[in-house]
Amino acid sequence: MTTGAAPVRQLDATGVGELRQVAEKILAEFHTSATSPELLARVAEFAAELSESTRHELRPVDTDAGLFVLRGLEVDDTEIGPTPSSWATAGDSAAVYDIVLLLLATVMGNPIAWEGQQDGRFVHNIVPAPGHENEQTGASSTVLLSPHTEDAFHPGRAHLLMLGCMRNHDHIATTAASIRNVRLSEADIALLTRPRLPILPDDAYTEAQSYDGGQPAGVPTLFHAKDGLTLRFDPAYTPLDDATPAHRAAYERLSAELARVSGAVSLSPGEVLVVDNDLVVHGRVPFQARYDGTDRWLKRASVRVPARRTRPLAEQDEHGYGQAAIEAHAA
Ligand SMILES: O=C(O)CCC(=O)C(=O)O
Ligand SMILES: [Fe+2]
Repeated sequence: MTTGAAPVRQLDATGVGELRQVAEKILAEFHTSATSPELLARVAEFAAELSESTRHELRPVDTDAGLFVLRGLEVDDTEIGPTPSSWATAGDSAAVYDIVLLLLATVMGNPIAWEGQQDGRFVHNIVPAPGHENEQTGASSTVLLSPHTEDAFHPGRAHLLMLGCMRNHDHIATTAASIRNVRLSEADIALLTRPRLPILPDDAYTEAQSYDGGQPAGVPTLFHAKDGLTLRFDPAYTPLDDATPAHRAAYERLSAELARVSGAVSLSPGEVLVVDNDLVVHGRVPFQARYDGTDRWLKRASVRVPARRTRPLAEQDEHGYGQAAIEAHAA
């Protein structure tokens, strides 16, 4: 695993100032970052007026690394208050950054929320939570959060994932590995582009896990998009025991390659990691939670990019385990 190789994009002083100012204005009007159609309309209105230089820094991911770190936002460690003890108690903690993230997400595409996750909020709080240490979700800590595509089980999943750092005293790294850096044989690629294995809903979606829609359909792990391979990968929720030995071996070689090319990004307060969810799988290293109000704290937004052609058309027929992604802005 390598460190520090992520491409960096720097917001200028104008960009930082306007984002902060606009977010505070929206918060003053609505007194919460919980989204209503009115708040989302205001976000869209202001996002459209952000400066050309801010928009330029928010252009699509444009390297094989499949990600970038946006720098410049300021986060005052005292002002944001203590790290919430779980997403469920986070409420409007550091709400101004929920709005900043929504503005950034709206420039990059269309933010999405899930009814079944974090009360349908568009910006999630990622904090370690007591009792969840060993899960494969963002609330875990002592285990390695294995590399995964975000919301891999669902055809409405994000094209882009944004992780904004509020606090990270122990420099705990997010991991990221791009399919564009992987070396695989043609035979392995051919096997993994076949729709053989389903991806089941993860532990953040308890309702979807009890969905009874019959046998879940197999989906391809790899896909040949116009500009190269894309992937849909979540081994923790893929029933690999059902695969043929040859298929399983190819999947394991892909896992090993992703581990080989994986990088670590330790975010500092104010930095926003933007990950292309079709090119890159992300995870997190294990750590010891503090549970004293000073824990690592990220804010997460998921974004769809209209008319992107990075996935098989057959995804349109998937049931998505009864879950629906709610888009912030009308198409
Ligand atoms: O904690 C992290 O760095 C990443 C967690 C994660 O997988 C996510 O928020 O989707
Ligand atoms: Fe994730």
